[in-house]
Amino acid sequence: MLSFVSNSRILWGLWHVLGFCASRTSTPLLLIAVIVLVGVKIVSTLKEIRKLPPGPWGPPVVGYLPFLGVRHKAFLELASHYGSLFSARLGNQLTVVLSDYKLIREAFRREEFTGRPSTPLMHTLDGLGIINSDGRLWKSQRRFLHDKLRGFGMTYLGNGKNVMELRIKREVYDLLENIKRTNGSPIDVNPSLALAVSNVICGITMSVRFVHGDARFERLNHLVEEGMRLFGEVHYGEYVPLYNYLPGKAQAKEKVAKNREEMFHFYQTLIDEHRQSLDPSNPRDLIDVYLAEIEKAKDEGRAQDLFEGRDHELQLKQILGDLFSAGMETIKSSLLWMFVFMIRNPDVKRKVQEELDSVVGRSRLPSMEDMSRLPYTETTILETLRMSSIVPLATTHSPTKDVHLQGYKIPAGSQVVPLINCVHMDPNLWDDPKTFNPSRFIDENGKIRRPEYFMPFGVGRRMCLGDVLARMEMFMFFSCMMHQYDVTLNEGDPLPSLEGIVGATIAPMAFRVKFVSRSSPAHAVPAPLTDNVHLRHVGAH
Ligand code: HEM
Repeated sequence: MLSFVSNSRILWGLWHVLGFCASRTSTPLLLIAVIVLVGVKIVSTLKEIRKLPPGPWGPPVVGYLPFLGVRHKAFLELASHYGSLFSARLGNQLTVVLSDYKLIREAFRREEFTGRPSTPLMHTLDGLGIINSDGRLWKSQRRFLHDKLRGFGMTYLGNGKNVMELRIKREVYDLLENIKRTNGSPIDVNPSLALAVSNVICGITMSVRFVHGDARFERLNHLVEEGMRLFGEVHYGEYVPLYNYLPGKAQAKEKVAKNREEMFHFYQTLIDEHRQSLDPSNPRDLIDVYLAEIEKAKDEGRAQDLFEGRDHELQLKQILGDLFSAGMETIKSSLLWMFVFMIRNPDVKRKVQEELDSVVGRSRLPSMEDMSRLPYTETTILETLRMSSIVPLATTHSPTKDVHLQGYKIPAGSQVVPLINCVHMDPNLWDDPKTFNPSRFIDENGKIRRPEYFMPFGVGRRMCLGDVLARMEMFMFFSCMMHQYDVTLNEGDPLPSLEGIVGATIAPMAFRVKFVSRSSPAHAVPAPLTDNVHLRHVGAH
C-alpha cells in the first residue's frame, strides 16, 4: 500500500516528467499527464480518508461546517448515524467525536491526547495558562496548581477542607441575606449567584471579594460575557481562517484581544499590590504562591527555565483568567439548573427539603460534615449535572502524534471531543434517561453510586482541575438555599425551559422565581461570618 509520503514522491517525479514532456511534445500528452497526476492525488487522498473514522461529507473548504448548527446537538445526531467514533471535516480542521464512555476513557488516559489544537484563537491566547497550554508547560502547571490549590483547601482531607468550607460559607450566608431582602418576590437569581460564586474563586486566587453593585465586578463579568459572545462571532474563523477577513470579523477578533488586555490590566494591579506585601513563607492566595515561586526560581538561578521560558507574569495572569472563567460560570450554571429542575419536579424538591429537615434540623444550616448523611440532596446535584451536561464537549483535545483508536487513524493535530451529553442520555446506560430521578444514583444499600459513565467533569489526564471545589460549592449553596427557602414559580409564569443557551457552558434561559422563606424568625440566617480568611473588598470605594 502506498503511503502518503511515497505518493508525494510519485507526484514529484511525475511533475518532472510533465515539465520534460511539455517542452518537447504536444498538448494531448500534457493533458494525459495532468489527468494522471490528479488521479494519483485523488487515490492517495481517498486512501488516507479511508483510514479515518467514518463521517459525513461536505463541500471543499468549508466541509460539514455549514450544516452543523448547535455542535453538541448536531454531533448527537451524527453519532446515531455513524456510531460512537466518527469524524467530520469542519473547514480546515478534522474533528473526531467520541461518544462511547469506554472509548472516551481509553483515549483520554493516553498522554498523546493531552494536546490542544492549533487554531487562530489558541494563537491569541499564546498557549499560556492551564486550559489552553499543552506539553511541558501544561504538565508542570497542572502539577503545581493541583498541589497549591489543595493547600488552599481544595481537598476533602485534613484541615484544608475546613478553610475552604469557611470561605464558601461566608458567600453562602451573604447570598442568603441578599435573597432575604427580596421578601419572596420573583427575581432573576443569576446576578446574586454570579457574585457569590465569583467571590469564592477570586478569594482563593487573588484575595478579592466584590460587593453588590460593584462597578469593577460588573466590568469583569461584562468582559467575560462579551468575550464569550465575540468568541461565538469569530468561531467560524477557527475552521476557515479566511472567514476572519469578512467585514466586522477582524474587529471582533481585535476586541477579544483588547478585552483580554483590560482583564490582564486588572490582574496586573493586584499582582503589583501583592508583590509589595509579599511574605513568601505565608502565602495568602494563588498570586502570592506564584510570586514566591518566581522569586525562588530567581534566587536559584533558574528563572529562565521557569514556565518553560514563558513570561512569568503573563503566565500568572492567564492562570487567574482561566480559573475565574472555569470556576465561575460552571458553578453558577449548575446551580441555576438545580432551581430549574426543582421547579419542574416539586416531588424531588419536597424530598430534598424533608431530608434536610430530618438530618440537619431547623436550628442550624447544613455544613460539609452533613454531606455524607444527605444522599438524596447530593444525588439531586448529580442528577442535575447528568441532565444538564453543561460542558457537553469538554475542552477540545488534540493528539500530539498520529494515534489509532478502534483501528482508525486519529491524525496528530485533529480536534478530538468527547460527547458527554450523549453518554449522559444513553438509554442503554440509564433507565428512562429523560426523567429527572436522583434515586438512580443510590444503590440498594442506600449508598451513592457514581457509575463510570457519569462524567460531568470529563475524564483522564485533562479532567477538570476544580471538581473538588465544585462539589463543595454546589453542595453548600444548594443545600443551604433549599434549607432556608422554598423556590417557587410566580403564579401564571411558564415553567423554566429545559432548552439551554449555548455559551461557555450550556446555561438555562433566564427565568424568575420566588424564594419564600421556610424558617420561622427564630431560625433566621446567621449573621455573616467573621473569619480569619484574608480578603480585600474591591470596588466599593
Ligand atoms: C460544575 C462545575 C464544573 C464542571 C461541570 C466542570 C467541567 C469541566 C470539564 C468537562 C473540563 C474539561 C475536561 C476535558 O477536557 O477532558 C474541565 C476542565 C477544567 N476545569 Fe472544570 N468544571 C467545573 C468547575 C470547575 C471549577 C470550580 C474550577 C476552578 C478551580 C475548574 C477548573 C478547570 C480547569 C483549570 C480545567 C482545565 C484542566 C486542564 O486543561 O488540564 N472547573 N472542567
